[in-house]
Amino acid sequence: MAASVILRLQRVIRLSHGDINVVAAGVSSRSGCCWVQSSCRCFSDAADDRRTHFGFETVPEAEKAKRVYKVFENVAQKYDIMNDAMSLGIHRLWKDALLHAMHPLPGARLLDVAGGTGDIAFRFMAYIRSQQERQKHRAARPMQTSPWQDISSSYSTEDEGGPQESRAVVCDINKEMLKVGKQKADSMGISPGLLWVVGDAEELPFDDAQFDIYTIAFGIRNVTHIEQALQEAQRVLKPGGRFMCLEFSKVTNPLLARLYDAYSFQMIPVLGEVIAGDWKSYQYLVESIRKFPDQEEFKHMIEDAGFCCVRYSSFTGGVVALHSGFKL
Ligand SMILES: COc1cc(O)cc(C/C=C(\C)CC/C=C(\C)CC/C=C(\C)CC/C=C(\C)CC/C=C(\C)CC/C=C(\C)CC/C=C(\C)CC/C=C(\C)CC/C=C(\C)CCC=C(C)C)c1O
Ligand SMILES: C[S@@+](CC[C@H](N)C(=O)[O-])C[C@H]1O[C@@H](n2cnc3c(N)ncnc32)[C@H](O)[C@@H]1O
Repeated sequence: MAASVILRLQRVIRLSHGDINVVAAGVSSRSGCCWVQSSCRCFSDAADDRRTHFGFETVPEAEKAKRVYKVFENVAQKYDIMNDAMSLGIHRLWKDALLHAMHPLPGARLLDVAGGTGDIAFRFMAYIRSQQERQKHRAARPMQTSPWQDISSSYSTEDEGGPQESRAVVCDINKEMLKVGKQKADSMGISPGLLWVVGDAEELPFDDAQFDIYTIAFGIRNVTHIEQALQEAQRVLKPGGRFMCLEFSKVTNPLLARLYDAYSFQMIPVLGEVIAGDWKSYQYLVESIRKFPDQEEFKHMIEDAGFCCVRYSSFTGGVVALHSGFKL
């Protein structure tokens, strides 16, 4: 709540007074009032000054988003095949594990940010369909139902006007990635229920409290202001909604870490060059992984954004971690 108020305040001030920089803001726990501490530094100057990382390079903040855009514009057509090649298909298991942990029920609304070519949204819709099939099978066995099943089905919305509709919105800053995803969905005949939206994780084009689940898979590492993206996740989730993030993390076993480094730095850019004709984008991939916070640090960032019950599971020795939390 406080975080979302602060974000909105910052946005309003940025829009109406381009020359004020909010350096601190908060909400008083007693009065519920917002406070803002500002400095009169020019915004455009500040943006030029601030620097961040793009892989192992240091670049002005404003440049990072542009360079990330170019990376995914360049790799969009070869993105899916590269993932299978680089991970020997293992990325599919990580994504399946995300859906398994999510266990969405029919009617759930998903926002998949940095959704790219749609892998998470496709799995979400398939999972929902399998749940609906299961429900139908149960309903088709009236003789075998117990009294409590009869009672529960009398409360189900399916009896009141068709099955609850699940929707998945795939939101990504890069229209080339979305284009590939949409073409895939059309060719597989799974487009109904899917919406493709161009949007920035740091400033989502959605109203408050719209979604039951927010996912971001292998996306947050590329965002310039991760804290801002986390606050946007808070804002668009309904109270009780769930945040889930799949991202590269830290391999703790020193021997595995050495093998992992060797594979990452010696093989991934080579595969990038051979398959996608793009060494640099895949060098950025492995470098950006090294710059991303480890499991514990990222957990704290999610908590700082206001999520509760934050936890994580590491996969494949820590190559990847799944973090999740709830909006109260
Ligand atoms: C531009 O930005 C991007 C572009 C993209 O296409 C994708 C992303 C985002 C990423 C995803 C959506 C996920 C899918 C992509 C990946 C997993 C690629 C990233 C790869 C790494 C960070 C490297 C580590 C990958 C894994 C541990 C996954 C499992 C892969 C393997 C087991 C393959 C190993 C290959 C072989 C054994 C074949 C032979 C290889 C050689 C002769 C080279 C030398 C081999 C070694 C040194 C041994 C390999 C050992 C390991 C990989 C260590 C395993 C470590 C542990 C289990 C902890 C994007 O942002
Ligand atoms: C590695 S891909 C992940 C795609 C998909 N989630 C998956 O798991 O295969 C990263 C995606 O993040 C997107 N992205 C990067 N910065 C973004 C931002 N600020 N807002 C939204 N999407 C962003 C890129 O365009 C790209 O499609």
